[in-house]
Amino acid sequence: MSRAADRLKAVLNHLDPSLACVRASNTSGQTITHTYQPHNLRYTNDNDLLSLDQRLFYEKNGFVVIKNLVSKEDIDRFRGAFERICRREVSPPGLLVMRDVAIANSEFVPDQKAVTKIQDYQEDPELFRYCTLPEVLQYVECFVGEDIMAMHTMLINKPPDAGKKTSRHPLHQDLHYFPFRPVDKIVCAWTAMERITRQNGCLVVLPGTHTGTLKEHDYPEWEGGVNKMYHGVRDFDPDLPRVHLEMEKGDTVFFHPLLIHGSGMNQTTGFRKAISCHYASAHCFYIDVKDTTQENIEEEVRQIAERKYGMTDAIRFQDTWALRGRLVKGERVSL
Ligand SMILES: CCCCCCCCCCCCCCCCC(=O)SCCNC(=O)CCNC(=O)[C@H](O)C(C)(C)COP(=O)(O)OP(=O)(O)OC[C@H]1O[C@@H](n2cnc3c(N)ncnc32)[C@H](O)[C@@H]1OP(=O)(O)O
Ligand SMILES: Nc1ncnc2c1ncn2[C@@H]1O[C@H](COP(=O)(O)OP(=O)(O)OP(=O)(O)O)[C@@H](O)[C@H]1O
Ligand SMILES: O=C(O)CCC(=O)C(=O)O
Ligand SMILES: [Fe+2]
Ligand SMILES: [Mg+2]
Repeated sequence: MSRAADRLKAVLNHLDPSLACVRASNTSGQTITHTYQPHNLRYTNDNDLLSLDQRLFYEKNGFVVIKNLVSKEDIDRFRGAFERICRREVSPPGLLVMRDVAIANSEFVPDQKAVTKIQDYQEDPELFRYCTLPEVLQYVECFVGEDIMAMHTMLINKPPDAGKKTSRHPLHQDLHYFPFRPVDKIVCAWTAMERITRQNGCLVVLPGTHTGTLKEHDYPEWEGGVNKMYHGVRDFDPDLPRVHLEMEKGDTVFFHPLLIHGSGMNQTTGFRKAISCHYASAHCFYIDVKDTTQENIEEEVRQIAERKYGMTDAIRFQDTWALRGRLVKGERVSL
């Protein structure tokens, strides 16, 4: 293919796939539509990294697992950075530390035993290195294109369940939390920091659900309580097949923001660790979620921002994202 065609394709790949086509007229004046995606692949870009089988798998299922992607050495460094945060030796600006709801009001223990998840680690240079690892970014580029923003960062330290099943994460779609689009230009990278099994609460996915729409989310009615902001999909077909993603240290799953997923309870005595980043194309744009199913999460984020940062109505939901987002490759365009 010519370089011009390559460039055109690169540009088209940044657009909403429904727009990623060109219209031209044939000799009899009829309009024909031709997409530049080989085999009409909608969710992945053409490059030399993903095999056709891997692309087809993602197109069909909404996720793909890459074995042994992040080195053990890097993961050990991330673990060290997490432990320093838990011991309060460092406290990166903007970091949110969440304790499990079952132990939130118990005595303070200054180590990882109290911490279920840290969020917004973008100002911690060591942890943020995860989001910039070339081996991760080269895959991210297959989904979102060349201009890449790290929009949301987390390290999840799923605690041994305290007996109330609060260590579960209900089934949800991450898009519920995101006021930006297009949806197909967002992807999550989630790396196992140790061996993760059904026993310690691996990710559970409902393959193929990424082809659906964003569903209504709310707190599930769980007897033992639910963690703050752990909304679940209100209605989903309970007969849809579930796949438990058991992974080894360093294995990384990339998944679509509409893929319904969650994680089961941790039935071991260890803290199950994973590090993740949600990436989006820098060409994405913010949307107003008023009068959509996302209004409930917008309101919760507003309350947290107010409590934590003294923010007022002048700060919009999308501003809280623009402040936290970081460019990791290419050019910052509209996010
Ligand atoms: C710049 C704005 C930033 C705003 C943050 C935006 C968050 C956006 C989320 C995007 C996620 C997108 C990706 C999809 C991922 C899906 C998810 O993972 S959703 C879950 C992510 N959400 C969170 O992590 C929630 C954020 N956490 C918090 O806001 C706080 O940790 C907290 C839960 C409010 C606790 O605050 P903290 O100051 O640490 O705690 P206390 O002062 O001790 O308690 C205050 C109050 O809250 C109760 N509480 C504590 N822990 C929990 C808990 N885990 N679940 C429920 N409730 C909790 C505690 O009992 C206190 O209540 P009280 O009535 O005042 O006594
Ligand atoms: N009653 C429920 N409502 C909504 N989501 C649930 C409910 N029970 C479990 N889940 C969620 O469904 C997902 C899969 O649960 P499932 O029970 O299949 O797996 P698990 O708990 O990891 O494994 P196992 O059942 O072998 O312990 C998890 O994300 C879990 O949080
Ligand atoms: O249990 C996990 O690590 C998954 C958490 C998750 O899906 C999320 O935070 O969006
Ligand atoms: Fe999620
Ligand atoms: Mg279960």
